[in-house]
Amino acid sequence: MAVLNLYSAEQARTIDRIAIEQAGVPGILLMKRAAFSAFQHLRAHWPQAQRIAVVCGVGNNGGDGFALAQYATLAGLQVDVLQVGPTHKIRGDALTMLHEMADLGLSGLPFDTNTLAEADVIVDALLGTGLDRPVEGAYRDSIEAINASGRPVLALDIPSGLSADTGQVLGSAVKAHLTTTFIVPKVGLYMEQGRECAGKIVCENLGVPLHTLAMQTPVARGLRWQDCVLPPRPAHAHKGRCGTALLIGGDALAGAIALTAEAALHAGAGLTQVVTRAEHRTALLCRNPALMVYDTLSPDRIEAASAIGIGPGLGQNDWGRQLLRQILHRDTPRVLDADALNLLAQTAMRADNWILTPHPGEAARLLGCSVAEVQADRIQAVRKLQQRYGGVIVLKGAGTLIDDGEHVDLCLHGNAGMATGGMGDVLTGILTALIAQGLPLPEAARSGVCLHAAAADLAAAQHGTRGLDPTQLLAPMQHLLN
Ligand SMILES: NC(=O)C1=CN([C@@H]2O[C@H](COP(=O)(O)OP(=O)(O)OC[C@H]3O[C@@H](n4cnc5c(N)ncnc54)[C@H](O)[C@@H]3O)[C@@H](O)[C@H]2O)[C@H](O)CC1
Ligand SMILES: [K+]
Repeated sequence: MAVLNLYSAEQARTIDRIAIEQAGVPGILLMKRAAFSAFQHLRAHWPQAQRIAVVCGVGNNGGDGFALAQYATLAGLQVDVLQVGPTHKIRGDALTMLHEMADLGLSGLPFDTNTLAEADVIVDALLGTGLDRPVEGAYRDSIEAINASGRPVLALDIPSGLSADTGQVLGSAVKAHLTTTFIVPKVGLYMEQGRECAGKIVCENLGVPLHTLAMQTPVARGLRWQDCVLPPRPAHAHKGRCGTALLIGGDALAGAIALTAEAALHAGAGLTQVVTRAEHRTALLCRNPALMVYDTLSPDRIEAASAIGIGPGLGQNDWGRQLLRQILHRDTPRVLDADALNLLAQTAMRADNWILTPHPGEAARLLGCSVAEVQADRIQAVRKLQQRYGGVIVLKGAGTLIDDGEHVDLCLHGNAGMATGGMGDVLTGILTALIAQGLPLPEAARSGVCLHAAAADLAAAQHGTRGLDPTQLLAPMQHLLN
């Protein structure tokens, strides 16, 4: 499975340092290579650009900007360097670049919005992996002016104001059209607000030896649908060979479990059985006659299931509680979602043969913390969930995370249209169906999450993200599966 290794800011700094100290690559050379590669991408992306504004901070990200200003000047562009932060704070390689820039007759001018308005492209060299607190004052004003300018933006390494580790915006962050990140891709670019702030992402290795990278274990692996595994489906398969997906839920309302069941059916389960309240049976059968719908859960029915998905519309009353208790004491692989997770949060249970699929609110209840704490560091949160509950954890959100106890994987597909009710119900059905067809839980989680999000991207391309209906994922999902 070809994956995109993603690293933390600290790991990027360590790799920088090792490359400089042990691999003998001078820091100034890394900075020049960073600037040169970024300038090449600027020319490729905006070939008509004649005038650029380079907004520089006082750290090495600013140093990248000073170096890029030189390449642009030598290439004949008109370059305005706008300096944010006191010049006396500029040190080391960045100071060397500032002096070299002066040799070309270029100097940093005080930040002003008029210069931004006249630029064909703005280069964001304010802050990179050194961001260590929310931006405020001149930094915040500059970021907001860059965003308000409406001009195309190229971000160096990280859009300024974005956390390289969590994808959270610290105060305010640049919204770039293109981000050239250096040496290694940072995980924050691919999750939460990072996906919106970074725009298109290109990574430039700067010639850092691969064995230097190998010394760091990536904090997450970026997953694409095309890298995921599918359950085997022999040509002579019959329904019995494709597993029985048993879905349980629908106390007060049947909509959620109906979506789950239809998704399981379209994701290739051989048989799709539903246990729900008696009053919902007719509605479910009318929705799709291929569904086998029951109002009781017998031990035989559990025994016959290849995989169980429980939670959508389950409710937290005696009916739902009893059904959950019945399946938790069996060893059929299962997916717990929605109210099943809320009920689980009230127990001290832990297991290996389950996939839990919390959204941030359910994760907060499972961890006994606030949603803000979950979202502040989602990788930390998914790890804690996996250590506490075992099995495989799917922490849903922008850049859904999957932790199987070995790796944390990050789904690279998905869009804002998925933040609507019912999308989670569809995912539960997909996961249950993939397990029923024989995928081990970790593979089912990775493939199911990527299939779900890639289908949502196809649906959004066709219908737009606003008002995306979960049932609009079913056809593109089948397309991806065949
Ligand atoms: N040789 C190398 O290390 C290379 C680094 N690259 C570039 O360098 C940056 C990382 O540089 P660093 O100096 O560590 O950090 P920053 O430039 O991001 O700025 C840190 C600077 O800013 C101050 N600061 C932090 N947060 C804030 C804030 N919210 N408001 C104001 N000021 C803030 C902090 O105190 C420091 O003084 C990396 O991203 C690359 O762009 C090269 O690309 C490769 C070689
Ligand atoms: K930046």
